[in-house]
Amino acid sequence: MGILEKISEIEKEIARTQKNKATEYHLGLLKAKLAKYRAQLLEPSKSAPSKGEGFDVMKSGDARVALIGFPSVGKSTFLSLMTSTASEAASYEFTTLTCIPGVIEYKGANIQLLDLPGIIEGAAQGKGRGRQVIAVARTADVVIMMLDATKGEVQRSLLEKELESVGIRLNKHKPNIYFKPKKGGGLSFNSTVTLTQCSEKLVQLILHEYKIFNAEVLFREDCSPDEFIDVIVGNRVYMPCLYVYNKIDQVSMEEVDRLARQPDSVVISCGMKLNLDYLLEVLWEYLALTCIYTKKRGQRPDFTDAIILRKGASVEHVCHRIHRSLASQFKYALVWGTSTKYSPQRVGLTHTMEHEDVIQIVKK
Ligand SMILES: Nc1nc2c(ncn2[C@@H]2O[C@H](COP(=O)(O)OP(=O)(O)OP(=O)(O)O)[C@@H](O)[C@H]2O)c(=O)[nH]1
Ligand SMILES: [K+]
Ligand SMILES: [Mg+2]
Repeated sequence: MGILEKISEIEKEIARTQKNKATEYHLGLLKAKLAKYRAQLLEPSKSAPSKGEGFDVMKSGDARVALIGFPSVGKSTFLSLMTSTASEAASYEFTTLTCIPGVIEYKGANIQLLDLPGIIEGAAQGKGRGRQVIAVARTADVVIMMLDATKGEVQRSLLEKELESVGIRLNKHKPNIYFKPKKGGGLSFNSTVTLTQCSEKLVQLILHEYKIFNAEVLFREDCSPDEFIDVIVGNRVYMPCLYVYNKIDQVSMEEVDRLARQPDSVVISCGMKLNLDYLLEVLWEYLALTCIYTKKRGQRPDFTDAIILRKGASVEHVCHRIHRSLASQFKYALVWGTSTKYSPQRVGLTHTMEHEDVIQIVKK
């Protein structure tokens, strides 16, 4: 039996197994098996060496956003509208066959927007350019899942499944589980909260499936077996995703209203240029970039030219942005803003900056 068949067998068995106390171990085991086979599927095949995995587009700018969606939902139309790059759009499917980068300039930041070929069900297993598209999606800071408002909810759940199956986790945080394989000593299992979905026995079963017999496991959150498997497997990508329903010019007001109320969703029409400004505002929040203003001694901060960094950036990151050698000449910095208790406060290189902080760097 090939891996695809094994996967489909297990999926069928999971689907027909009723979920209850008596079956929870069996289900947990099936899920562990499923994750294992999927991982094998993703390993580059020996017959076709890495050639053609992902599109070679240089990362540039302050953040990267990937446009994922079925064919003809309007991804290229969107790129052409939002950036100065033109990407061919047409009414037939698979118009776009490669990755086309554009740049959105917003609030002083350069956001790289990637137009990609449409993907379909089975993309993760290599249908169409699915694997390449997904490889690019993994490198993004935010995924925009573009959907056709006239097609209802089906596209969304199909694509979510495709991305899930290759280890991309949308709008989820990393499970708060401490996991450390050991050389010996068996399983040491603990939790700081009441667990309603996992037990020591289930955790042990799942670990055995991965041939792990000695480990330290600490649940700090009431996680599911799937989340625990994610922690064992390890190479998961946790990514914010914005669902963008395009072509709302084609559906009723009631439907527009319903779609707009879905979580993490924005409705737009590229054709009629509706709601695009609002989409940018929401995208900006999902990117969660940090803008830092610099100030020279005795002068006012320069609010016209922000340094744009990822969330969690430190003073050292700020230094590197200003000049290569600045960190080595650094004595201390004064920071005004929400990251400090006092304004200004003297801080070192490891201090974490927050959005809209002002910084003055003092050299040795
Ligand atoms: N009615 C309507 N049509 C739109 C809208 N946006 C795009 N279209 C049309 O939808 C069709 C497909 O647009 P594309 O931009 O080529 O779609 P795509 O997602 O890039 O398609 P592929 O590259 O084939 O995957 C084109 O005929 C567009 O003119 C919209 O807001 N409303
Ligand atoms: K198209
Ligand atoms: Mg296109």
